[in-house]
Amino acid sequence: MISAVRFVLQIAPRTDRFRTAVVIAVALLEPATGVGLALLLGLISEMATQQSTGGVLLIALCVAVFVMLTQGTFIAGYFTRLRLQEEIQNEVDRQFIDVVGTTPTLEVHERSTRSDKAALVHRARGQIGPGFDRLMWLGGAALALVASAVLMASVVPVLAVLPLFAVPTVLATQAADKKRGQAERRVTPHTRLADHLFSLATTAAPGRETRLFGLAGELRRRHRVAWDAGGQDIARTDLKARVPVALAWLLFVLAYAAAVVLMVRAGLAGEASLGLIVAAVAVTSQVTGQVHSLLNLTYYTLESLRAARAFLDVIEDGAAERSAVVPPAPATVPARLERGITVQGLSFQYWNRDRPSLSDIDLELPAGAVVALVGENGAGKSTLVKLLSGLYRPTEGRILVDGVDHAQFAPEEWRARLTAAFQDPAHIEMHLGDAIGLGWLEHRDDPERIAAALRTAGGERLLAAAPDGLQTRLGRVSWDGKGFSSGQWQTVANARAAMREAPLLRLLDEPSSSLDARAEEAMFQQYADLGRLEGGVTVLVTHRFTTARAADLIVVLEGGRVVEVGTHEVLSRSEGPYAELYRLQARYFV
Ligand SMILES: Nc1ncnc2c1ncn2[C@@H]1O[C@H](COP(=O)(O)OP(=O)(O)OP(=O)(O)O)[C@@H](O)[C@H]1O
Repeated sequence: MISAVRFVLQIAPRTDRFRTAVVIAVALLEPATGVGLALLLGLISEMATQQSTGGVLLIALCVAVFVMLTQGTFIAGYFTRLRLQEEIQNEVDRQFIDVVGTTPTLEVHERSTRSDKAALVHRARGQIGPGFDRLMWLGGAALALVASAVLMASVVPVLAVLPLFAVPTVLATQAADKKRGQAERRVTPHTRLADHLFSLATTAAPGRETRLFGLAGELRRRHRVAWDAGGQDIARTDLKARVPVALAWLLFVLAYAAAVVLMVRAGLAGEASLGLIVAAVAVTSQVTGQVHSLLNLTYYTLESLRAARAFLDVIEDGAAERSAVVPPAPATVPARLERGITVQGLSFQYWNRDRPSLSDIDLELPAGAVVALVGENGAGKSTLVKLLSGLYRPTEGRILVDGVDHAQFAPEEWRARLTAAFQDPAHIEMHLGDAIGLGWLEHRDDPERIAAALRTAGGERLLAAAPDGLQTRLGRVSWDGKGFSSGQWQTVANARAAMREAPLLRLLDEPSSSLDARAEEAMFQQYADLGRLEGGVTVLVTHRFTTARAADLIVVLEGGRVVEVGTHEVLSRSEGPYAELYRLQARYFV
């Protein structure tokens, strides 16, 4: 937690010094109002007993000014506080984008020990923004309680210890919250499932199927089961943890009652001036309120600190991954592929699986070659594509680029020299030109390059139908842009993948699954010609053997292993799985 407190304290002044100063001033002043008023009340009583009308009027004026000042500061500071919270929240969001968006591999999304933390931050990150404000108000509330105790102690010295009786309540609340935090982490798999079900039921993409199959009720039921499974654990933990909180409160209430009795006794015995006794009694009446807000603020501050802790965990995991993946002295990525890419003894096992998804893969992918990866669903094609791009770290084996292990490259350098298109591409809701140009950031504003990329992807008709050409707004989720079919989104993604000139590796993982066979073949031909011309390796994953047939090399995967490698001519005559599957498809399509 100490690191979370440090983070919260540091991020505010780094984000906005001026507003931070205002928030500190307001947070310390406002809780002091009660004590200040009690003191002024005491002074008025003193003046009244001395029958000083002028004195009473002067103090009354001071009360008015004091109230105006403290309330004015509070009201004026209110929007400053909100603004600072928003600024911090935005800063945290940007840092989160930096961290999650730049981790070299996909583990932050897919490895549950990490994705659970990231999911927690997703859900709770709104708590980090107000963290600084809450911490300052907690400090202000603690100071107000101490000031009250000092005032009471000036009448009955032993009352100086009254705030100490609030300590167990704070500690018990803290312990209860810690247990709640642990329970929340424990039930993350349930909450993650509940979140998924919620998205399924309420977001656009699954909307068709959820309606057609009438799934709302079923999703709601499952959502409830998932929430209850987690919620019951949290409720049980809460119940147990709140018993010490109740006992601590009981102790405080008893001490408080004793304090009131002692104060009244001191007053009756004439042991202090009337003014002091009035001030002390006035402040005594505020003490329970002060302890209450101390506890409330402790609760909310801890919530912020827990979210900050989860955020720091994600950052630390990202840094640990970086230091494990990024070599201290990276090798230079070749400007041009001379020999090709060699896969040696490559195996990969997903973190939550008990068997490898790829085993002992050995492959030679020569420079300039077009390689088709084929195989049944789940054979391991996409996994191999992700390993080639460096999105996963091999469990065993290595991938050599002209003889250099690609783990020796800085991940960004390697990525900068490859390009990829996937079956389920990101729907980047921007202007058409931007959504394509992002495929090569350095040339994102080059309309000729973008137009050429669109041509390679067979997107001429798409461009002609776009009402504002490359300036057409795409998508309907983030703005009221043009709605696209999945085939059109795929064409945009394929054009994005055609932006980069002479990549060393072109990865096309079923980028044409929404296109018809003829369009797929035409598109594939374009990429293949480019690949052969520019000299990189082109890897195409496809289920259409008519497309695969035109590749220079066909790799057949089965159960995570390579079972056949060769040209169409050789494999189609070999009576192996390729020939069998090819004949099966040819019967219908050729
Ligand atoms: N993120 C993941 N976590 C755990 N297992 C996974 C993950 N992704 C894939 N797998 C498993 O790894 C194996 C290979 O999957 P992969 O997606 O590579 O197959 P594929 O050949 O591309 O299949 P398809 O033709 O259906 O796209 C499958 O058994 C799959 O269940």
